[in-house]
Amino acid sequence: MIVPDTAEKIKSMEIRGAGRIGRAAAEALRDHAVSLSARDPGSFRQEMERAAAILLATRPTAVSLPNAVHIVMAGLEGATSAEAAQAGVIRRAEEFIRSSQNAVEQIAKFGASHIRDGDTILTHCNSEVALGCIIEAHRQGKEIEVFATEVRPRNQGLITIRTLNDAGIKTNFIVDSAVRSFIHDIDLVVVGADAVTVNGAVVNKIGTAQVAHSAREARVNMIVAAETYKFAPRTILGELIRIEERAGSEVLPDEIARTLPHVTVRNPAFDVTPANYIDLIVTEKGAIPPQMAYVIIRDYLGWGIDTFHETFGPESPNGE
Ligand SMILES: O=C(COP(=O)(O)O)[C@H](O)[C@H](O)COP(=O)(O)O
Repeated sequence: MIVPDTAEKIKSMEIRGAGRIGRAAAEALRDHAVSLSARDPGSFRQEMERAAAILLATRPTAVSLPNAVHIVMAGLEGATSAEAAQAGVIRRAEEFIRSSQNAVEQIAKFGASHIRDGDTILTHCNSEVALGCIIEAHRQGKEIEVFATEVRPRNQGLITIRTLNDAGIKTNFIVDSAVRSFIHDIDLVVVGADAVTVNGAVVNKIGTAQVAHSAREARVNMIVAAETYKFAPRTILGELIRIEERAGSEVLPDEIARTLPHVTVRNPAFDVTPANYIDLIVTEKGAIPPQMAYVIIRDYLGWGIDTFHETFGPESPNGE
């Protein structure tokens, strides 16, 4: 039951945020592997692939999910027995979870070094790694103040302000549309990412692109905190990141929507900020200009243009 259970929690956003989604998927695959009693590697693989497909179908945008699944499923490669396949998956899952946790800590350190004493920081949505940078800067004794947005329609900003409050950081809570009004009080924007494309564009919570636009107009620097497994290998071949569109009822209650037959509610959950709006992407391997995204995909995720063609064949840019 662990896989359908985790899948449901990801779908309903009980588990949310790209990093947590990736780790939850790895844990679910590991626990599924432990529970399987397949006798041969072929049927073990089939069972694992079924489980992976259920997890992959939950939310389409956070690339941490397919990357985590790909990394864990690579544990099946070369296994000549069901036991070896099981051990491979468990080992890969545990490695992924550990390295993801280490990445969060490492990024906090690198990110904090870009935050100066006295800075006022704006953050949007609830990002574990973006908050990690801010909290680490505060822990180092830097006097900082934060503006956090509400994040309509799911109000992830509430989670953010609770975390900042618990850390004892002076925080201002604003509606999303107040960003431009306050942008001249801001020294630095720090956000997370659901996906980073090969050309350095960042996909993150809806509204991030507007924040970036205001920041650029006001000449305020913007940094993105993102583990390397948020980088999207398939964008090498031109595949676009799918932007999840969620139920209109998250924005407008059904009982009101029913009275407005000519109104359609649109509710995209993410948007795309172009690379030239972003000053730095802070990964666990170091901070890079967004234009260097391909290097992360090639050198740290192991996907070059050639490996793609070898694995999926040249005819399929979607790798399908
Ligand atoms: O956009 C969101 C969450 O969207 P949702 O709430 O719809 O999942 C976060 O900014 C990124 O996932 C990064 O988060 P993290 O740094 O925690 O991975």
